[in-house]
Amino acid sequence: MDQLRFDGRVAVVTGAGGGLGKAYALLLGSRGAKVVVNDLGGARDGVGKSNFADAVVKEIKDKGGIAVADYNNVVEGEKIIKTALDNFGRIDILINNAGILRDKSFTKMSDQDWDLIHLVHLKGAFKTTHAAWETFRKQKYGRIIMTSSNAGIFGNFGQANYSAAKMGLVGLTNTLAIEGAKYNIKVNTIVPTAASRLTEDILPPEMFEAMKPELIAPVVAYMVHESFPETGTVIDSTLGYATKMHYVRGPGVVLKKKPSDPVTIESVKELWPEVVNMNNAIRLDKMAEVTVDLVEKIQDFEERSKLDGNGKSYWTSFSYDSKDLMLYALGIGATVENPSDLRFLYESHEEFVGLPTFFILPGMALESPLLSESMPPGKFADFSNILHGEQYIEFVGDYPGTEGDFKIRSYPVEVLDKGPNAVSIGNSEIYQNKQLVARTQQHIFVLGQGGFNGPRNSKLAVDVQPAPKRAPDAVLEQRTAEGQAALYRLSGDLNPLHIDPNVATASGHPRPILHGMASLGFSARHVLAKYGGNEPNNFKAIKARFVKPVLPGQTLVTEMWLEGKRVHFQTKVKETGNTVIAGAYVDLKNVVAGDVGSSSGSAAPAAAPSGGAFKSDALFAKIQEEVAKNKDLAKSIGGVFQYNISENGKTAKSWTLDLKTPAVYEGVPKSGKADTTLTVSDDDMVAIAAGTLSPQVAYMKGKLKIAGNIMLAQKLGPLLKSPAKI
Ligand SMILES: CCCCCCC[C@@H](O)CC(=O)SCCNC(=O)CCNC(=O)[C@H](O)C(C)(C)COP(=O)(O)OP(=O)(O)OC[C@H]1O[C@@H](n2cnc3c(N)ncnc32)[C@H](O)[C@@H]1OP(=O)(O)O
Repeated sequence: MDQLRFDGRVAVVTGAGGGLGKAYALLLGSRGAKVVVNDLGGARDGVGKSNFADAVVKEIKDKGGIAVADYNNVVEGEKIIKTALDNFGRIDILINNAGILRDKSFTKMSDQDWDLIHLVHLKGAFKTTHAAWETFRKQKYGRIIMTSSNAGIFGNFGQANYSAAKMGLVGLTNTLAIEGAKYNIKVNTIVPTAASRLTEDILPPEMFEAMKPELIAPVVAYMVHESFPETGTVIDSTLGYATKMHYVRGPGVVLKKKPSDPVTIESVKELWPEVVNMNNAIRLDKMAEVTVDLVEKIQDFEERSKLDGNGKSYWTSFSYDSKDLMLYALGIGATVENPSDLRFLYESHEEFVGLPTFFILPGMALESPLLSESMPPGKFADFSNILHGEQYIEFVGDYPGTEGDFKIRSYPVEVLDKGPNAVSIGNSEIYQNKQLVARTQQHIFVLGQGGFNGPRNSKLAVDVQPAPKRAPDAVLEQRTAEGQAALYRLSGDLNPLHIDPNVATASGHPRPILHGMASLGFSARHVLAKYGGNEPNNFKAIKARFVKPVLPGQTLVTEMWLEGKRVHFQTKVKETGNTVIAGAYVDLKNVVAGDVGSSSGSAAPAAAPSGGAFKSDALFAKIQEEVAKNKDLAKSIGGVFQYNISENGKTAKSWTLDLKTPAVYEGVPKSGKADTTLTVSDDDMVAIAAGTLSPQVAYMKGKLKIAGNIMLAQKLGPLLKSPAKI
């Protein structure tokens, strides 16, 4: 990088007889600036006289620079600026650095202590800046530094006068930055901590040694260079380190429950935790932004209140991004071993998307007091006595994207009295940009909290639906991992029941149990892969009841029945034969049947596809179709492939795919010497064509025999990614 220079610029540095000011003056002088070295010449409390400024001027001149000493008090700032104009004919840079201390505990602080500090720091900076301002405006150029202090920003015992003055300088910077903007006057604040005459008695010796003003000088010099882009910025620097500081504003809260309510001391007290909640705090740069933010919040509040009616709602926020979607997908058994899961696990996948059951999470209102407050008098619900009983979600608007912010309204529906136990039903509405995205309903089974003479059933509950009384149309199974609950909980449900052996045994389980939502996620994936074309946008709604706990490591078997666009399902644990999810269904927008579905990783092999044997000819037609859809990729693969499809151990069909020959896109090439020959069973070829079995995995498992170029064979996988409709 070219050296940053100040040739032709005139700089005034106040308090430049020593410490920081001296370091600034020397550095600017060595880079071509003509420097006015101002110093009243005094000890830390400003008392006494010296000729420090002369010594600094001499040092600059000795190194070939240009400088002049000035002994005026900053309170007469115009005289200092005059020194610059008289000697050099202009002024470009003003560094307000001069300062003194009058430390006293507040009890002992006199008017004089207060006034003197304000006079030197605040009035002094005002006077010098005011005197230079007109010149800066006229020449449309100016660089100003105010010097603040951590004592002001954080407070410091014994420095009430100094802290107040130093924060005053931040306010001065903020306003001058606005007023100077159109004249190219940039006003910024440095918060330095340096070894100087001001700090030498205060700091431990070793810190004092290391805190060289020379380490801060380059930061300030850059901040007054013509290339410095910012204005109104506060920079904290010490020990060769620098960082920006700014204020942030929490989300805040309207201090009442309904628009018609008064704001009372009590409502303020009740809502105080939200007043001081700094989660999701943001930085607002301008006063206008604060006003807009405020108006939006109040309008939001009024709109929400209309939605709330007379009900008791809790509003929560939920933000997610691609990482949350991928973590969730892993939590419900998606795996890289299954190529069709890749779109749920890889943010750069061209069809990357979130799984539908992920969007139940915002509606679970885990942070709200919804559940506990819904309980009848004398009854309670917390992590010690609840089980997830039932879950429902229905998508209303556009399918949510791969990142977003939701606002969620959750409200209690009813608490059912089931004899010894209670069931608390809660609804949530999930909004994005004020549009309703989804509705959820959850039933929480509360152990031992029934018997309050409440209703046994609710008309407002979304009911489970019995499965048809016939053998399932399709079955998919997948083993959950031993660490499934430990992984799933990272998506937000930290209930210790799923991780802590002591909590689990205290609740009567042999070990931590799987989240109901995790089991549901597995089965929802199976349904989606089997009948929904693995396309979340096809998903309209899901309802399920958790009827028995699942232990991590057990194998989930999803039995499915297709009835129109509804897929009834129930889930069993293979090892015990127990039904764990019952009365469940998924409503699809479109049924994409014939897919072999999802099963991989630690999962058992995919169940045989329903609908009888596949016709090799139809399969081949499908492959041709996929190749045709992906001409560019096919061309980039190149190679001649021969397929041998075997049925009952015998080659039933074989053909050649010549990806070098464009003719392949139009029809089957009649000849061609294969450089790669694939031998695969009919079923596995279907799985490859459907994208649920990668050629690589098939090869490793010995299901796909390859003679010739394995790389070419592997590359064929993406061509066949869409589900086979055979
Ligand atoms: C805001 C914070 C939210 C946080 C939520 C999520 C927190 C999570 O961390 C918690 C979890 O994920 S827990 C894991 C998943 N859930 C489970 O494992 C529960 C499995 N189910 C069971 O064990 C039993 O069904 C059991 C024990 C629930 C009921 O069994 P029984 O007592 O034998 O019930 P039964 O005699 O068959 O029926 C009695 C009445 O209750 C109704 N009912 C049964 N199961 C229900 C269920 N799962 N949900 C809702 N209602 C249910 C029955 O219909 C019956 O009522 P009625 O007599 O009126 O027909």
